[in-house]
Amino acid sequence: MGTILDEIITQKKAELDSLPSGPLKADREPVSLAEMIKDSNTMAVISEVKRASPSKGDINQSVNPAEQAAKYAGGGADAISVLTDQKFFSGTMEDLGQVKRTVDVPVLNKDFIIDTRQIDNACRHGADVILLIVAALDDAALKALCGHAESLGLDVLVEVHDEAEMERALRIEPEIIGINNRDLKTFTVDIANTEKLLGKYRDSGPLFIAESGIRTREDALRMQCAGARGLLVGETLMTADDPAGKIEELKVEL
Ligand SMILES: O=P(O)(O)OC[C@@H](O)[C@@H](O)c1c[nH]c2ccccc12
Repeated sequence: MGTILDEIITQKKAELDSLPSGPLKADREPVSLAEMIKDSNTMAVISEVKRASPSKGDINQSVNPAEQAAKYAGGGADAISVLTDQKFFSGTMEDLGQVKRTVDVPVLNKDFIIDTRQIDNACRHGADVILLIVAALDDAALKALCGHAESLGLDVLVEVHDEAEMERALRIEPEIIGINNRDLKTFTVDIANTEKLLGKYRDSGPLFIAESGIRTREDALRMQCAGARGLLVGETLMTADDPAGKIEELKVEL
């Protein structure tokens, strides 16, 4: 039986040939997420625009990405993540472009990247940071895609879920590693996953971001105690009555 990740990757492969090509905006200067995290004396809250997901179905289909991003920035979001996968998450690359035109903080293109053409397209739409999911890539592809993004001046968030993936990620010496608390195979979410992995790896070099399942200040404090320097928060902010207030609640001091 194929997993949802296999299904998404198959779809991504089918879309590759129809990706637009054209010049990369050579004059633009991407904003660095790593620098932002290093300079901050609070947990960095990377706030996500996500309309729907395979695990939750519809989350907030009617959202206006630019308005939502402006609310996030107003609450002190350190970066905005925009889910651009269309088929499974109801996002678009235009969402990313709109958000980039609205905020000054780094913008992360959250998608399932398996090819350099997707990175070029992210760059064209104004991404400052891309996501590379270790579970979706072999070692050679992970290294090559990371190098390609860096050659364009983009930061890379390398996502892992377990120890084997952490070992593979550390071999390419990334600046930022995201630990996903959601198992992409079973959709189980448990923030103890970050605590478990950072129990072993917190001093291994990279800046660590705890991803998924963060709801309360207590969760944020747990992640901070574990050694995370930031949080990636989607659903909690997409369904909050006051997203800016929620971000303030989650931005605990380091
Ligand atoms: O909505 P949550 O539980 O706060 O999760 C946000 C983010 O971590 C999640 O959207 C995510 C983490 N890694 C991903 C990879 C692909 C798509 C989505 C994701």
